[in-house]
Amino acid sequence: MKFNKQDVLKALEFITVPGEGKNMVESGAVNNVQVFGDEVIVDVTINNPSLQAKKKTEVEILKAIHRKVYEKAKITVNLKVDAPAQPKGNEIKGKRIPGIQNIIAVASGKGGVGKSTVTANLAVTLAKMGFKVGLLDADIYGPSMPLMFDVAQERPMTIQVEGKSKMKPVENYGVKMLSIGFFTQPNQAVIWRGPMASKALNQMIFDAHWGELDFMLIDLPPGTGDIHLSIMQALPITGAVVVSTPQEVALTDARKGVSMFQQESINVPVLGIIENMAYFTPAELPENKYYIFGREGAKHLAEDIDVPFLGGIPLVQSIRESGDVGRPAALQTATPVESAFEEITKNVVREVVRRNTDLPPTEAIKITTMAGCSAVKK
Ligand SMILES: Nc1ncnc2c1ncn2[C@@H]1O[C@H](COP(=O)(O)OP(=O)(O)OP(=O)(O)O)[C@@H](O)[C@H]1O
Repeated sequence: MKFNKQDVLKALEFITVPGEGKNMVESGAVNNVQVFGDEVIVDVTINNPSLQAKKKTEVEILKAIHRKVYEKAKITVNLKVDAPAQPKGNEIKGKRIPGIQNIIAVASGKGGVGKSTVTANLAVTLAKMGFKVGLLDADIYGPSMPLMFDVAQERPMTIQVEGKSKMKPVENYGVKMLSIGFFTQPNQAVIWRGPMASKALNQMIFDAHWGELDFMLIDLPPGTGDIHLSIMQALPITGAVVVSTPQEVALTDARKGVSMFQQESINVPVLGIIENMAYFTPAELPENKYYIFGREGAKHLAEDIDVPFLGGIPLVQSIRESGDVGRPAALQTATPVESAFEEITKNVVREVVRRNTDLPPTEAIKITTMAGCSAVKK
């Protein structure tokens, strides 16, 4: 079988580079291709230093050449990693909150994809697993946690801790909670809520008595705005989880959400992506799955940008109903919804453990240049 360098390059054009939307040849990742008879040598450089990314690249190159050029070609892949240098100079040590082991930010690019619902259910599932859990509702546009936890009428009390006045989080279903909703009026304009939110957030973080927590979950507002920066400046976030529905408009925004965390000047590890409203199954036809918002879009996005896929949650009437009556659906026992949330929660915990083993503690970010801001507005 006769083939040449051009045939190999054409085959490599079918491989996309995660996160760049370009193919491997176009992006300049392929440095050199040499062909000697049925032997092919490919020199390639990638940015991602993880073992998974290296393996994936190698396998994709072998597959592409075997499928599109010659199935018996003997291929050698010489892989070089050119990881971007770690940001320096614009980070400070985060003010660790004593007693809080892990802080997980839950974000979504687009609004209404079920970020708060997923956060509430993650929190109660973690509590059911025996973890000590706190929940900070930072969604200034629509703080929904007080309703979802049936504590809308309550207000945090002030207690004395070691001679200082501290706010005591409200507690239900084994989850300690503070919400921006406790401090703002529902009909108050968002423009006023912004500055109040930053102040209130600081108080909810540092002037509250959270006690010992294994996990603090933060329900962020949708999008990639100033409030996200305020939180990342104030807290050493362990990692971020991004929630998306499988539909194209939500995925585009989820991609922006992930890249906000991965910006050099922000650098918060992304623990993974959760696909909400993944499919609908009518109770009377339990074997049928209808992919109303598209099929596995968030899963494919996770693969494309090389972040873990944490699992899918179906579109289920009881999830909406339980949210509305203030009792998260994952509290039901022996239901498919409970199992789906258990699966996802286990994956989140696994990724937190992996992250804590592989990486140094995240430092809170001090934005000393506008780099962070332009990053967010991209
Ligand atoms: N898997 C699901 N099945 C059925 N209903 C759901 C599901 N997930 C979320 N919902 C419903 O969709 C609506 C929006 O959800 P939610 O408020 O959690 O979204 P959000 O992304 O937090 O929105 P926001 O833009 O306010 O941050 C709610 O009525 C919620 O009950």
